[in-house]
Amino acid sequence: MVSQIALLAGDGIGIEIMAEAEKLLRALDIKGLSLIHADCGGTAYHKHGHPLPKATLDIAKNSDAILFGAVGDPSCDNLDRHLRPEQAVLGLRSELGLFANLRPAKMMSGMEGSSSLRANISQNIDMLIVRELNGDVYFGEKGMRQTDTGLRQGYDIMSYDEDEVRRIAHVGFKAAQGRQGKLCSVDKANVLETSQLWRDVVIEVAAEYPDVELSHMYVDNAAMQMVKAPGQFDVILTGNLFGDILSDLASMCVGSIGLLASASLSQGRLGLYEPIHGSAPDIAGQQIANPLAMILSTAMMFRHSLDNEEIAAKIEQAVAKTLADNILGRDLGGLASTSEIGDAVIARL
Ligand SMILES: NC(=O)C1=CN([C@@H]2O[C@H](COP(=O)(O)OP(=O)(O)OC[C@H]3O[C@@H](n4cnc5c(N)ncnc54)[C@H](O)[C@@H]3O)[C@@H](O)[C@H]2O)C=CC1
Ligand SMILES: CC(C)CC(=O)C(=O)O
Ligand SMILES: [Mg+2]
Repeated sequence: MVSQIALLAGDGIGIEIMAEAEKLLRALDIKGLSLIHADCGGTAYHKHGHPLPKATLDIAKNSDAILFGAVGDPSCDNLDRHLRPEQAVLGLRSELGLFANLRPAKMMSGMEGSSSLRANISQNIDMLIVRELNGDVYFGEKGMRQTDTGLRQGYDIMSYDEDEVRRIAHVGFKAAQGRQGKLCSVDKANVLETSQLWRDVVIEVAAEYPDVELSHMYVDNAAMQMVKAPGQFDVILTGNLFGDILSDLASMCVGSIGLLASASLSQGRLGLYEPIHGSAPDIAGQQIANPLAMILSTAMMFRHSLDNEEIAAKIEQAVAKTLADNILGRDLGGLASTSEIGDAVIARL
């Protein structure tokens, strides 16, 4: 059987880290894997006038999985919102129904010193953030208007319906069943109606998972607890906005944003796999980006879309050995370049 993988490098360091993922896929030399490149983000806007051209969307739809680098280009920051690079990833998430975003954050052995937290606090971190990805303020009605008194006013509507909450809650509870059996639902139900519905529906769904221990936490407290005692978390279930923010926070608890991978899953087999970080314009083009989040996202692709746990584990072990051998990028206090890190992983497969 042939599996088609779409490679969407995007912008900035997306291009450099995707080169390492592609090198790894070619080194693995797996039969029946075909790779196809497509433009997206600012790169696609400059070439084709749109951040997510129809040709790219068609390639994504016709693939078994999508590897995605990152999008974002400061030269596009003043374009109309629908033409900005970020619309590429938002468009793929909504067009492909990628509603479940899994963002694991685990302390790798020997990396405690790289965490922004003291080693005794960071040593036991092993959490999975399950973030809803198709709703919330990101996809609600938004715009700019004028108030009655003539002031400019921006607005973004936050909303979830109960079906949206229910389907992501099931993903969270099932994930907890396969881990330590604990799920913490993070919301802001003390202030937001959207969150009250979220909490009510999560409690309803919990009745189907009596083996999972459910707790609830307000998002402000969750941010504090993640720094104070991150080892308490197993699965964190949360909405699009809170999950976006908390996952960047979680990344520094385990050492670097350059280490955090993600899977964005639909109801079927198709998934999009990307690091949680962006295009990092401040370091783009210098070969100093850490490609490990991209490489670990590739491992997640083998696990979730290609049903190949063996290759997923092989990649993850090679990454762990690379780190254990002290081959570190600048984000982790080392000097290895992007391609040296990619080569080191391949050498340890
Ligand atoms: N999924 C996506 O494509 C995302 C795109 N973005 C976009 O990326 C652009 C830049 O956004 P920022 O807020 O600066 O976030 P960012 O994640 O691109 O960068 C934040 C900081 O982390 C560093 N960093 C990120 N990835 C790294 C890596 N692999 N190795 C070493 N250091 C790394 C950067 O150098 C920067 O100092 C914006 O246009 C933003 O909209 C942001 C997040 C996600
Ligand atoms: C659209 C992206 C820029 C949102 C984001 O930061 C993320 O998904 O991590
Ligand atoms: Mg983000």
